[in-house]
Amino acid sequence: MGAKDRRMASRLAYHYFRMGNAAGQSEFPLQLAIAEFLCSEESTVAELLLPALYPAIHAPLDEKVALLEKHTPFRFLEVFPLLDQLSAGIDPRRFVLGLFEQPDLFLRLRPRYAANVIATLERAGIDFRRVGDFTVALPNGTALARIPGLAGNYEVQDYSSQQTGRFFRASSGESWWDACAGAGGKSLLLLDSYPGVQLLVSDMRGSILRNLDERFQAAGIQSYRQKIIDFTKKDTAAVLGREQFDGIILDVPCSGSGTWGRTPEMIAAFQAGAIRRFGALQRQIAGQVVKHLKPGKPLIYITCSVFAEENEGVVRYLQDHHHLHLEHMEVLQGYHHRADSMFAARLIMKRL
Ligand SMILES: C[S@@+](CC[C@H](N)C(=O)[O-])C[C@H]1O[C@@H](n2cnc3c(N)ncnc32)[C@H](O)[C@@H]1O
Repeated sequence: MGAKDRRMASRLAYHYFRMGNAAGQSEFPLQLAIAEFLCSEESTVAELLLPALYPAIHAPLDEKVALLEKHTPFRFLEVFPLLDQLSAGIDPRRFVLGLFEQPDLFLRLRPRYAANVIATLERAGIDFRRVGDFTVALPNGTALARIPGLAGNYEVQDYSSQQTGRFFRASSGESWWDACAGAGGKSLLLLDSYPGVQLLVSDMRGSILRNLDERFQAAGIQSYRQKIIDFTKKDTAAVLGREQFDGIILDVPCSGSGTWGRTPEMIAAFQAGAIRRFGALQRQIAGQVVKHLKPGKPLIYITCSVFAEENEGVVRYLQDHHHLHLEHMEVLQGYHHRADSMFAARLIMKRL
């Protein structure tokens, strides 16, 4: 295929998956036409197979959904499985409508370079939207690497992920642990806001920690400690002894259901039993980590899931079994910002 064909095939596949389980009983070409009508503003497939509806392809999503429900086998409530398992703060209708659009690409600008990034994007004629002092949104596929003068001035980080930084509230000189650090997105957010923090990063995967090292190097961060820890294999005391931290970030492995707007193939493929398995893993990891939290200090629990069992369920477990009290928890509703949806909670270790 040529580049244009590949783009078309990719677009059809993405739109098809965005429909999740809805219209699963129809013939495949009709499913594609429904998906195209729903997710785009121009489509030869929809024009051919849904000629009566096609004039409404520019209508708001709510109207397109109503038309499809009236005239085709498409059923809105069948798009997303497990609507009954959503966290309390998720608006089910807005959330499902959000799945029909690809979220934007978000940048977090390093505070001291923000003005340079904005000026460079403007000079390069890039179409972008400012979402906050240090956040910009761009259409997906914007080729940032080709623009000179930007490297090291920003991080690619989803809007909701950036919002989790509001929960940190660290102080200079404190010692913090990012216990599921991955490639370091939350660690970089922490250190950009609180450069005086002493940081330990850990993850079960050495390979992802090498990515973290590269990102830290590009950001000019040299002073941090790193360990490989798998919370299902070892008691953390074997690696950390009795070390206690002033703050712990715990961005746990999860279903990723808040990010399915970017990976819509997951909508129909996801198995309900996985929620229970993730919940059990999250409780196990959290139970190990909090042994290293000083009394009066915060655990920042984060997921990119929209399921209650992975969110409020784990918070309740920590309150009931591990002497933590809940200061604040919030579902970060990405669908208001063309972003992912996430969950964050700030829990404080009780003083004995
Ligand atoms: C949501 S990702 C972390 C993303 C990262 N905090 C960021 O902002 O870029 C979860 C991480 O948990 C790690 N993980 C999964 N199971 C684990 C386990 N049993 N012990 C330790 N880390 C684990 C994964 O390797 C993954 O990097």
